[in-house]
Amino acid sequence: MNAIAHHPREESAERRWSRFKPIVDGDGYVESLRNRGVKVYLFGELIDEPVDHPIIRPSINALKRTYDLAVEDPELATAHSDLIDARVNRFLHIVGSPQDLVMKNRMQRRLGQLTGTCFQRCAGLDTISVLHSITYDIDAKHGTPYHQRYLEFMRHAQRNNIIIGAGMTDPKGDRSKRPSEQVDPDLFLHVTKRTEQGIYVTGAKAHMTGGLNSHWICVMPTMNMGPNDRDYAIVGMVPGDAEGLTYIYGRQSCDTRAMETGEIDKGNAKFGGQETLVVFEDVFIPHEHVLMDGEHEFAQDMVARFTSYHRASYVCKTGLGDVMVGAAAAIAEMNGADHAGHIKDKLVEMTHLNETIYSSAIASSHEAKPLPSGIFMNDSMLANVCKHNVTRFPYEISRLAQDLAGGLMVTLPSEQDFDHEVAGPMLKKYFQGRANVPVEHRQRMLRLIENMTLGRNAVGYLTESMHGAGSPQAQRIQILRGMEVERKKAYAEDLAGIVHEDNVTA
Ligand SMILES: Cc1cc2nc3c(=O)[nH]c(=O)nc-3n(C[C@H](O)[C@H](O)[C@H](O)COP(=O)(O)OP(=O)(O)OC[C@H]3O[C@@H](n4cnc5c(N)ncnc54)[C@H](O)[C@@H]3O)c2cc1C
Repeated sequence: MNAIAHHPREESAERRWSRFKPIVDGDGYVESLRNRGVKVYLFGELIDEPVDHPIIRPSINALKRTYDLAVEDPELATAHSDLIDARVNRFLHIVGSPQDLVMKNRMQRRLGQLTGTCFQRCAGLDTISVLHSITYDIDAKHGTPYHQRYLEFMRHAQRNNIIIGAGMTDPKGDRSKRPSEQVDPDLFLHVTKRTEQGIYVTGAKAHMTGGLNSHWICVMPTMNMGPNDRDYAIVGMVPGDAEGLTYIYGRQSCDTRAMETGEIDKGNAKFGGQETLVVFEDVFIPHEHVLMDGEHEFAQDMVARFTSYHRASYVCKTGLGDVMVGAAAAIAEMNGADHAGHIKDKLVEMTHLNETIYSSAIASSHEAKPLPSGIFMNDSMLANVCKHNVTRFPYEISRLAQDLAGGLMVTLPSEQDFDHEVAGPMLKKYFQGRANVPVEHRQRMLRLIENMTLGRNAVGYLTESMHGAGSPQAQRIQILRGMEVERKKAYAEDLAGIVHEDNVTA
């Protein structure tokens, strides 16, 4: 049984921070997750220590890589923070320039190449950027103290080098109804009680990437809110081990392969993603960690700014795309088909699609503009184009990788059969490709492609690309809003020599 460490529910902000000590590297990060006593269910059981669970550990390894990269390549993965006058992990850096955004994109691509999965830290990074400007704007209108609270939170966050998860998506119940119209009010996270010390919230956050692997969760509205939704217009910071939180771990395709002996059939034995349903039962948030409480008119702007940052963050998928291109080229070589013109052409097509995603993201960052709070936001139209490309191109890249892999990708027998005294020699004889390539290399490459297109990491490469940061229609709505069709009609009419009667002067 899990030894649940009970923190008092009404814990103060100061006491919450006192549980942390600065994390220096990846090993320190893994240690920081131990003995937290979080309540997590997986396969109908309460898990004793998530850090050591074979299904959970690869997702922790992916986040560990973000810490190790900061040590290995500080230019890429750290930045100077004026807030604490020190270098901080780039995932905790508040973007101060277009160049910061460009560097963020480069780091995201690099981490995609290194892990081949979702490394779970981008939504939190984009949340802290949004909160800088939103808290500033709310204070300017209402005279609230949110911005100073935010800056104080960020000082602690940067000094302790922690991970913040983004809890934006509510379960949402009936999609045709607003939060306050749902039959069950808990289908959107909301305030249940307000006291002198803080607020209590109940509800859930769905699909939370790296939820369990985060030290803090930021809860925030998932959509625009009306005057009746005031109790749902909430932003607050909650420690991942707060009293009243329950995590229920999301299954991933082929996840139980992580429980098998052997390594090859896992495809990517080291790294994986993670999504959890996080249930909040009267979870307390002290005022110091409340950054919006009822200012419903800012919810829409907050979501729009978050998606602007976050839709360009899907540039990370180009790192995974690089792995896919590499895997497809490698398997074609192992199969002895790499000389064929159509194979080269398919690799060119995959690369073209991948770089198209990259170009929209990086252009969005270069085109960033300052906000009143003093930080920069990337171009929203180009970010939406980037994410919309991401909802499609990884599927086509995967299709082409599967084309080059051949059918063996889905009919390959198990690693145990390869090790068997009778079946093993048969498999090694009949699955030999190019003569100088060990059969095991072919096996491993096929399993990697399977992993990324059908297995655990297809969550990160495909379905997250579809729905993460909003389903495709959400981008089309933003593109519609920003496409300025009247201005474009005027260009066309001008060249066509069309003069409208009401514009003709006598
Ligand atoms: C792998 C993964 C990781 C994620 N990580 C995070 C995370 O870290 N943090 C977080 O907050 N969220 C996260 N998300 C959630 C993500 O933002 C949502 O999945 C996305 O917003 C879509 O919401 P939904 O899944 O509830 O789908 P739905 O809202 O049910 O959408 C399904 C379909 O219905 C359509 N639809 C929905 N509502 C309407 C409507 N009112 N009218 C017309 N059509 C409608 C949509 O366009 C879509 O086609 C993640 C999602 C995935 C898949």
